[in-house]
Amino acid sequence: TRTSRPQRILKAVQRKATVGDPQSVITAIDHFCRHREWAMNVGDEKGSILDSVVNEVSPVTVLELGTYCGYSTVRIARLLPPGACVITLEFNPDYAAIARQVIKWSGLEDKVQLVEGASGDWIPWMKEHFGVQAFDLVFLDHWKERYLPDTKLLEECGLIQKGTVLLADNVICPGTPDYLEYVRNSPHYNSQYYRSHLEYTKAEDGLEKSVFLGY
Ligand SMILES: O=C(NC/C=C/[C@H]1O[C@@H](n2cnc(C(F)(F)F)c2)[C@H](O)[C@@H]1O)c1cc([N+](=O)[O-])cc(O)c1O
Ligand SMILES: [Mg+2]
Repeated sequence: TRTSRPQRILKAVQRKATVGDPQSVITAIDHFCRHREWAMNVGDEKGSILDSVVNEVSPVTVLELGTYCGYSTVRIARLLPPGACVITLEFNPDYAAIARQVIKWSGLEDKVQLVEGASGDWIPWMKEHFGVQAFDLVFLDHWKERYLPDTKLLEECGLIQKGTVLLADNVICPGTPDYLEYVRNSPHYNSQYYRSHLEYTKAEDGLEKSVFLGY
């Protein structure tokens, strides 16, 4: 049977990127998705905004919801100092297997903990299992209807504390209306919208950055 899109993305990385060079992995995926086959990576334009937020927060522990092929995992991990790490959650085992190889090709496996499973199953165990006190940065890029329930679950589990930054992809396209309404109207968050474009297209999309202010 035909290869999957993630498998074709991995092939593009193995053909065009240099082992141990995260930027070449990012460039290879962006080139493939812009010129060969669109895929739901955060992309280069929104990716630059992601980079600037990571650099501003200088996080020690990052949670990424939605690994897919590992493109944003590599973007985040390449900016982390020694001792910092990103825990990335992926539900689909086939996507996870591809992402592991992309992350390995970039040479960043020591900064990444890829966890397979559902957010509802894993978030309650994060403290105990990974020794996480609270996340400094959470990048939401998984199923759009899960952004709000998972944010509330992270709050309930004490994984979001004063100063934690939530950065959400696709708040316009495909859109996350209930999440947006929540973080923009809650007195516990200070939110701002970074206007951009849907990856590899001219359609509008953007990232919403929300800083938790404490209770
Ligand atoms: O649907 C989109 N993204 C959904 C992304 C979903 C990805 O998140 C994983 N996941 C599910 N639960 C978890 C966790 F973490 F909870 F366990 C992780 C899924 O298996 C999938 O790999 C999307 C769509 C468009 N678009 O233009 O249609 C553009 C985009 O940038 C997008 O992100
Ligand atoms: Mg996305």
